[in-house]
Amino acid sequence: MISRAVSSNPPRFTPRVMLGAGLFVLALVLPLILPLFKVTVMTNIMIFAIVAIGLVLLTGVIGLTSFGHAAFMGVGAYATALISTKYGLSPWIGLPVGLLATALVAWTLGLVTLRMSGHYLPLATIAWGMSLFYIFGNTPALGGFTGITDIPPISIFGTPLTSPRQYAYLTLFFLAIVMTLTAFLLQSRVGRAMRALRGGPVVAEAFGVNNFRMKVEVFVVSAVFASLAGWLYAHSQRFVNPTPFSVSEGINYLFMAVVGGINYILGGIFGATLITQLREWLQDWLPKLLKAQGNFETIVFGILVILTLQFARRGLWPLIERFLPQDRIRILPQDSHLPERPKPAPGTPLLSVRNALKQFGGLKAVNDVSFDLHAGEILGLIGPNGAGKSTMFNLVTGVNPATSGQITFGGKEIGQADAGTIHRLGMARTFQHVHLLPDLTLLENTMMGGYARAKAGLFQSMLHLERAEEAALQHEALKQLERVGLGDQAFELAGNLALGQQRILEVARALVADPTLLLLDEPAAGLRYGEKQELSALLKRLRDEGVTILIVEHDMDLVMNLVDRLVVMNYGQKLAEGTPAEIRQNKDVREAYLGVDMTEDSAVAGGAA
Ligand SMILES: Nc1ncnc2c1ncn2[C@@H]1O[C@H](COP(=O)(O)OP(=O)(O)OP(=O)(O)O)[C@@H](O)[C@H]1O
Repeated sequence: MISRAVSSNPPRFTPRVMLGAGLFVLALVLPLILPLFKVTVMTNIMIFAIVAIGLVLLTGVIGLTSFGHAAFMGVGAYATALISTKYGLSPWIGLPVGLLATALVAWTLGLVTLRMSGHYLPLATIAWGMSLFYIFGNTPALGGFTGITDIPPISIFGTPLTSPRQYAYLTLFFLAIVMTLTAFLLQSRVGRAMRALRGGPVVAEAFGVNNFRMKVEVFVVSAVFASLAGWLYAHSQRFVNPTPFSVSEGINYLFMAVVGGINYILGGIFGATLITQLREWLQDWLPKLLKAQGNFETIVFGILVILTLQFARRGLWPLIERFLPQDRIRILPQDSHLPERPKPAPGTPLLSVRNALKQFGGLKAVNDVSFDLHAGEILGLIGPNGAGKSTMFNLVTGVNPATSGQITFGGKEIGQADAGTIHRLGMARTFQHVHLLPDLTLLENTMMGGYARAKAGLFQSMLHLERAEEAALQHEALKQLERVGLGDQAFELAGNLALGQQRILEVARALVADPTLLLLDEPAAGLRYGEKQELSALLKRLRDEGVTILIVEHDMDLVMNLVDRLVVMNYGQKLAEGTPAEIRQNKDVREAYLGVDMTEDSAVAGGAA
């Protein structure tokens, strides 16, 4: 992954930084020493790598597949070709015009297609790729399928870059910019949210991420990268026609990113190098070997992709990456603090559920349920399997809207509000099935909880202008990790933790949101006895610190020893409500929990499960 581990105050010149610097110096030297033909190949590789890095962001990081990015490259290429030939303007005017035109096209297409999920989006990308290809080919002003010729070279300070060696440096300059912007983005609050998005829409939204908006923004950025590549391509070739911007070329860029390593910036570059170089060799050697003419390299590419997906699912770069020394996280000096939420006084009504109903077709999963929760208390929601607890949890957290009834939180009606809005009002949650980013450190995972407390957007993040906020997030996350007892593992990867610690990490992540209400969805599910003890100790500590909690849990022992009050559900309805002592004595509850030990010193793991 693009992720890092592992030290709080690493030296500035880490082995990885030195390696990066070495590669950069090599890239600076190569255009001087390679033969001209090879320099042109190198330039092409760098241009293709810019497109592939855009796909790393779009496909690798947020999980949206696009076959149509060559078409965005075409928009950039045709825009500058038109402006510099027809209107005689400088390519430096063609660049912003092309980028802007592409952003506009991508934004419009994104608004229409990015709500689609599953296979609809990839199909839509093929459709727009084909449409743009035929628009290029059938527009007389763009020269039809013959294209536009005599595109002028790019000039810098009046010097036209006509030599391939000069052009290689210009391309390297832009590739370095794209790499830097992408790396900054991925290390930011927005980058973490992008990765959370890949884990499913529920998780990102639970922390206040506007999933759709984020998808559109990343889509536009990746399209703009492709457009920049198109600008470089047009002025390097000095002519454009529709062929390099077809869907099959779009698939080729996806090949590069997938084979190289779809989650890695360097994977994009590696893939672009490998595929381009391989194509050169295969085009030379295959006709000689097979003693026939044809596009045999396409068949070899097909086989290569299948083999890569079979044996190196994450692409080839991770196989190399394994041997590289890990990057390290730098803890930034803290100048400011995140804004804090005013907390309601203990006993203030916080959450009120009135006659909540949730119907799935004919099934009333939650049927006319009412209860209240006050600031400072811990309320347990229990019930046998299928009682409707998760559905109730989903109504309160905004995962599902209520069919009818009223749910108010902090005096605001939230029965129809989305999860992000409810989170911003002060609710933070954990998940029944742990949702962490295993390739990121505990620190980075915990920082995700503060997404809604910070403001920096995509562009600020790409330019690294969010450092003050990022520092405040880091320090808040470290504080909450200490609070839950994971402080000394802050720089470990979350994927290395046992389940019990992962659940505790989710609690820390939720606490970073500075919630007025913490919701725990079956936090003890799947934990071993010792892990449950640890979790129970933590929750008791939080209770003593005055944290307001709503907990859905099966484990009777944990619940009975933790909560102030209980709401018991059965068959979608509220069966009983009261203190643990009252609930233990309740005849209806005892019947519903037939066979479960509800005595005070019970240590039932899995309770009614
Ligand atoms: N999206 C859905 N569509 C249709 N039926 C659903 C849906 N979600 C839940 N149900 C049904 O609603 C009822 C209550 O389910 P729910 O998951 O809320 O119960 P639960 O008390 O959380 O159970 P468990 O303890 O097993 O998690 C069940 O009969 C379930 O099958």
